Amino acid sequence: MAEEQECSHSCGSCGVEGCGERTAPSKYTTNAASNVKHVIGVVSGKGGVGKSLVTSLLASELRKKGFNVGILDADVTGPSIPKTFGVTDKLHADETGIYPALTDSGIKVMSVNLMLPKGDMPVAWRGPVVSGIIKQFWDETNWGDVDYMLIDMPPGTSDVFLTVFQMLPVDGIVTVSAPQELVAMIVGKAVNLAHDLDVPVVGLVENMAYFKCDECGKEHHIFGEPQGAAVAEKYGIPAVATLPIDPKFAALCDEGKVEEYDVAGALDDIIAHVEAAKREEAEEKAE
Ligand SMILES: Nc1ncnc2c1ncn2[C@@H]1O[C@H](COP(=O)(O)OP(=O)(O)OP(=O)(O)O)[C@@H](O)[C@H]1O
Repeated sequence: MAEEQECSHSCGSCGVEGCGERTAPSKYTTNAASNVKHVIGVVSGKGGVGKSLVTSLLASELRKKGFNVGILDADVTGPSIPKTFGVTDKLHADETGIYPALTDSGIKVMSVNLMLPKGDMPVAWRGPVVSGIIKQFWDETNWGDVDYMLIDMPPGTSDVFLTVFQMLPVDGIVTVSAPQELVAMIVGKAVNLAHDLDVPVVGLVENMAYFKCDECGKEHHIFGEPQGAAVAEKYGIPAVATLPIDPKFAALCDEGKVEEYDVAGALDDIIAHVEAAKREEAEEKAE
């Protein structure tokens, strides 16, 4: 047991002889009221690059296409999803499980912030407690039918990252970066860890890639030249998207109206890859 707890299950970087022959812990399962078809983790190596914004925008775009969408806010100590969607209702439960909150367009949301008496209450919990919360969000929630479950990960590659990727059936990753070299390097760490954990990276979103001037219409690269395409090529990521620095993002997130933002097709390529992966998975299961 002790050995099992100490193991990172990141076999590519472990180096302990014979370790990989040990049995990995079995994944958490959802309850009888839930049918979750495809799970995407949204990750960033570094905080504040717009991971929660990208989770919210991807969820909104998938919902606009008519899918049932859920968001599991695994950023337990820094949850921001309820605020970006303006969801304030407290959670309730019955014998079938805890019901997720619903956004205006019907996206299902589970987040620690929906359980706290006040939104500004700090959450300073140790890793095992946080992992327990994520388990509860997964297997004690009445998710109903969900075509796409997006998991908003905490930044970095902490033990929560390992819990999610080892214990939940994550089908793919969308990674978020901003155009600084350091961030690109940190994205590389997250991507390599994902490869070690055998989860494909389906897309890279380069956020804050440029600012379009209202007056001259020119695109300015405030944080340096975009590197998304180069980073994606280096790590074999099939789809890349760029999002501008847009004060409207911050304003709509603050107002809880992120669903109203029109990404003007910027995420279409990534969404097409996510949909294709889900189709392939369904075909494999049917065989
Ligand atoms: N492209 C953008 N243009 C303008 N503001 C943005 C953009 N992307 C993110 N922001 C703003 O930056 C702040 C941080 O974004 P967000 O919470 O999505 O980052 P994060 O990576 O999830 O952060 P954390 O690591 O704390 O979870 C938010 O206020 C958001 O509205």
